[in-house]
Amino acid sequence: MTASESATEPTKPNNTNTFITDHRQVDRSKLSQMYLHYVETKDKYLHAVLLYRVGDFFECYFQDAVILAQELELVLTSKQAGEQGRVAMSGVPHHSWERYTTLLVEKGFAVVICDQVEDASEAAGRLVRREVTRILTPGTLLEEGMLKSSRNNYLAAVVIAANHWGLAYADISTGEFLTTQGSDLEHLTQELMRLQPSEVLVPSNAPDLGSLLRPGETSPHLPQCLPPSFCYSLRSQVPFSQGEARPKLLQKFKVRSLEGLGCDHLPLAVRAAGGLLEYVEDTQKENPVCLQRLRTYTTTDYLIVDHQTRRNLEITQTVRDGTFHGSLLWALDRTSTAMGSRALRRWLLQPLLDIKGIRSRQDTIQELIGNTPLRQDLRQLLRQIYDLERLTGRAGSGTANAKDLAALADSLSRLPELAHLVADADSPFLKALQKVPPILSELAQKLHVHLVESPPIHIKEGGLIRSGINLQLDERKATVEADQQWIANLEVDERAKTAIPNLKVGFNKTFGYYISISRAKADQVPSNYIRRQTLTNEERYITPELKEREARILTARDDLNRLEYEIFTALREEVAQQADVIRNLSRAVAAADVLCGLAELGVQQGYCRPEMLPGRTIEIVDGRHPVVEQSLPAGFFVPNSTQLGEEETNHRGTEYTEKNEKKSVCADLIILTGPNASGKSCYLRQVGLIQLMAQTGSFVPARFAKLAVCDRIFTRVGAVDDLATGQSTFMVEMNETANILNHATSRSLVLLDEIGRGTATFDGLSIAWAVAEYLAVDLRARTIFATHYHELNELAGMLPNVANYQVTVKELPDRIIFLHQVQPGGADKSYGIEAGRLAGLPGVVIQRAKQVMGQIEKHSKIAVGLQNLD
Ligand SMILES: Nc1ncnc2c1ncn2[C@@H]1O[C@H](COP(=O)(O)OP(=O)(O)OP(=O)(O)O)[C@@H](O)[C@H]1O
Repeated sequence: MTASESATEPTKPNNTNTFITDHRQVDRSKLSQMYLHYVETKDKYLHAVLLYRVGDFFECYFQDAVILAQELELVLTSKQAGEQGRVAMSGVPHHSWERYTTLLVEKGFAVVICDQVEDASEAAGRLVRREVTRILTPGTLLEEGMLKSSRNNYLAAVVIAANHWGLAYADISTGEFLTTQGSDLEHLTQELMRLQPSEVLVPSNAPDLGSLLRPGETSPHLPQCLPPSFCYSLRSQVPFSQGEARPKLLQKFKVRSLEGLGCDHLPLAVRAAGGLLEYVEDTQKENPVCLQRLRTYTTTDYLIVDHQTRRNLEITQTVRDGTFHGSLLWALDRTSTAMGSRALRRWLLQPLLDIKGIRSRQDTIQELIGNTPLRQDLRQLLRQIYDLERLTGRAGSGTANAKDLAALADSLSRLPELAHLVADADSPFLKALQKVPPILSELAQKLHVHLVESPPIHIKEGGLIRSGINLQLDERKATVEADQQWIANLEVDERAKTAIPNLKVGFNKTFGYYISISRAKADQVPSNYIRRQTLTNEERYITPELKEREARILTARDDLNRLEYEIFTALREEVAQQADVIRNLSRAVAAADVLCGLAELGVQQGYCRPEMLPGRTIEIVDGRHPVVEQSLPAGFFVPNSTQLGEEETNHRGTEYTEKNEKKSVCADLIILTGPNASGKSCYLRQVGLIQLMAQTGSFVPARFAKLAVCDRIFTRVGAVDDLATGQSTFMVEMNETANILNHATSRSLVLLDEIGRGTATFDGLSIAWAVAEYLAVDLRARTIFATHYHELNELAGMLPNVANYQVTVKELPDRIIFLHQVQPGGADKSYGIEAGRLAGLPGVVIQRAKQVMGQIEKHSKIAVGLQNLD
């Protein structure tokens, strides 16, 4: 930094008329050297906020200064930029850049860090060398303070060609990197909704490439199937082309063909992954990108839970206020590590179809439930393991500090203990922990031997490495210590020599070491003292010998710090080289943690192991809602059973016409009636959640459960107006219903909570009837249909695979008591008027309502036959 660079005189704040706020308007020939470099850098990053290091600050100029000041509520001031005059300026202290950058990124800005890459002293009067060292965007964060420990931070890339699509995603903080391809754009939308990426890359031929569209911002260059709730980066098409993407992946993963990565035959998946990789490399600049080997997956390998269902079943957040508290994840998470917590979230959002996979998770839970000491010891030990995935990520990308490596070493040294603990275990996920590659123990040992007990955060200021590690380092330390001791003794010696009792030796950044004497004693100062500074009460001196020592100390300390830094970065590099080994084991630790947490939960809450089967059976005895149960005092939740879906044998054709066969056939469709607030919605969701938990591998809240694996779970629950897309309540409801009827199969589970209430009663009832009939007869999807249309109970008399259930209440003369018990049979009343009375509707209105109801009941007798079967 030169003297002119640091001239920061605040002018009238917020008066943007007095200074320039657009870097494109300046006459560049009139700019001083540093500002010229700034605007040239800014030209390359028009769509990001450029933070430019000047001494102890990161400064922003022109339009970025205005953004910084506005968004972070900082003072907008100005600075002289050569002959050009004053330009807008705002800045933040360099040591707090992470905090301010986090806020900007959270608000949807990309931030470019242009740092000083040499010391001001090295520049010796010329302009300090500065380079862009990092580009931070919502999807490319690594810093601990910018990430949420319990969830992944995904960067996604999509490539769309007609109706086909490729999707790649990565969490660069954990190294996870996956790609897939599909042929229905609806599935792409669903995958993005599952992943909730922080940023999505879209190749485009838009003129403003590089721009970051913040959530809700639209662009004609954004394909319509992409949900508006994400941040999108419009990128050049080039890195997403087959010609660029394929070699990029081959080179990155050092393979000759993409066959080993599983995506050789998936050109769109390859293009998305290649484009994503290029972006990550571009944004990380000098930091190497530490991604795991690319994995290819297929969306059809997992239970399909669309966004609507995920929302309705409140898997990761509640519908009412979007909070984590009250969600399924909240109720199930008993993990001990951040890695486990993230893995549980991923598992719940992507349940399995493969029975073998489900059973091996169940086996592990079962073993841990059966062995309490093992479970407790495991949980205890897991709590001592830090976020190995992210620590390794930071080591790999060269951003880890010494504290990170110390935490990593501590965690690595727990792994052999973990292996010892599970040495006799039989279940697959515990066996995976039994072998720790010796290289990891050696690495932990090395880190412990090299790093001091509790190292500082800064890695360039020494104090990181223990003595006895490096001869050169020890020699320099000894020199510095001897000289420091000499200075420490100086005070005592000089006091004795001069007989000035209050003589002190001090240090400041400007003058270095000095001898301070009160002014009253100035006449007693020896002749070899050279005066340097006069203050009100004291005089400050130096001596040639003191300066000589000081020069030696400073040089030796610089050397010392540099040497320590070199040893540290070599250690970090060693960790980076083992990144894959560490991460493989971290994944196993995370999975074991999830299962150990689920075992603990199973014990606490009395869950059972569901028997998982092929076919269509859903049999739950005394099932409970996993979240509501935990929100009520123990024993208050009323368990309810469910029996749905029969094997596919002998169930077509004649049964429908032979009325006496009805009783022997297990229902595919349950019509569920009951008064308001009796527990219909709760029951419906309980069945969906139990099925989803079972396919995640978890035990379930029930006394007994036998569950066939579902291909999809659909829900349709009381809609609200979708103002964003201008759809009415009824249209949202119809769209959702249409989606279900068009996609459900006999292996799906469909949960309908009211249909047809958003329109005229008879229209609504007619639609509800037709939908129920279609589900039971044409699709034979296992369905629970909660409704206040009691007329639908008549379907059970016509179709053998339809059954009526009701949630019961006890009627007392003056009130009703909710029993929350689901029993066979249809409810004959809704008690809606009773609910109105309880809510305080005026007595006359209640009276009149009863009269009107009596009239309607007398006149509207419904008589419907079955479509093809009457
Ligand atoms: N099995 C149960 N045991 C104990 N409490 C329950 C049970 N089921 C539901 N509840 C309680 O009853 C409340 C109302 O339940 P729910 O919302 O499911 O009623 P509903 O029948 O769907 O009402 P509406 O028809 O008005 O939508 C829930 O908030 C819950 O606290």
